[in-house]
Amino acid sequence: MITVESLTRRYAGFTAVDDISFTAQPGRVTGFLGPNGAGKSTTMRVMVGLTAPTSGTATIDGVRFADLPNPGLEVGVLLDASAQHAGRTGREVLTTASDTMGLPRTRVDEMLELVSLTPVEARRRVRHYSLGMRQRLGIATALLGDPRALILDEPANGLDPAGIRWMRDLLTGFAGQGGTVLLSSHLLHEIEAIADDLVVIGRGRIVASGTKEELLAASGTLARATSPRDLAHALEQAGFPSTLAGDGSVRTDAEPARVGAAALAAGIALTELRSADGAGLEDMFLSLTADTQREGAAA
Ligand SMILES: Nc1ncnc2c1ncn2[C@@H]1O[C@H](COP(=O)(O)OP(=O)(O)OP(=O)(O)O)[C@@H](O)[C@H]1O
Repeated sequence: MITVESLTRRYAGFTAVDDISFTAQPGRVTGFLGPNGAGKSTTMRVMVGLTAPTSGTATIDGVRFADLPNPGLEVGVLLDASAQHAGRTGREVLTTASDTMGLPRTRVDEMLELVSLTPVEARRRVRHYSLGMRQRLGIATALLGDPRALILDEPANGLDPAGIRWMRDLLTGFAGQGGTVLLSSHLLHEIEAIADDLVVIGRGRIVASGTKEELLAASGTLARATSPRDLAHALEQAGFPSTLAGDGSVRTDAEPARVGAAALAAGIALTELRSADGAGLEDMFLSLTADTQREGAAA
């Protein structure tokens, strides 16, 4: 588990991160969202010991990163893929990291294969890598020590659609095996597809956190029927992913007319059908961070 407690970071009178607390739980993917300059990277840099906190703590399974004897075995980190040693080949980057962690060299080949960097590409210097190739190499480095937690800043940046799908499956699989994943992304649809939990930050403060379902509960279409379970099943069958809310309503992103048609086709009488406020993560993000957005987006 990654735990951030009362974390503050100031720069010469400017508060970049202002007394924030949250956790990223094992077995779950936690999405870390916020507008430009909100404090995401600063928080992640504190987590991995690259920036000292002004006050508060960030720990991985109760231990500060700086106090981990062999951190790569505990937590995989990808903060800035373009910061990798440009003069080294991809293979050299991984071999050096592997030697530092005391791992067998066979691990390097396993990781190259995992991230689909070919032997020819692995012999190329990193300065000649595309952004997507750097991200793949960064992921390979993060996973090298078979860690229990991953801290990834914009990992999908520069990946092509197949690469994004691959990354999504990889991280979901990692969490499925009990790992802890904290990732930031500006790609809200990507976060919506992958995250179990969300932490939203604006101007250095947490503006919302919770499960994705909780935070999105006010979005999309709301429908009710005598048996919410049957309704949810019928919607799933019709190809509309839906969630059963705690109040017995069924929420889905599909438009009300399509929900009505699907219910009719399944012989289910609706007792309520209406648009819920908002429309998914993008609306939620913009409304939560409206007064922290540079563009002053209205809620
Ligand atoms: N070393 C530093 N000195 C002064 N200010 C800094 C420093 N590092 C970050 N900041 C400021 O702290 C704030 C938060 O920056 P941070 O990089 O954490 O934001 P972010 O949420 O990651 O943004 P983005 O989405 O644009 O990457 C910004 O206003 C930034 O200018």
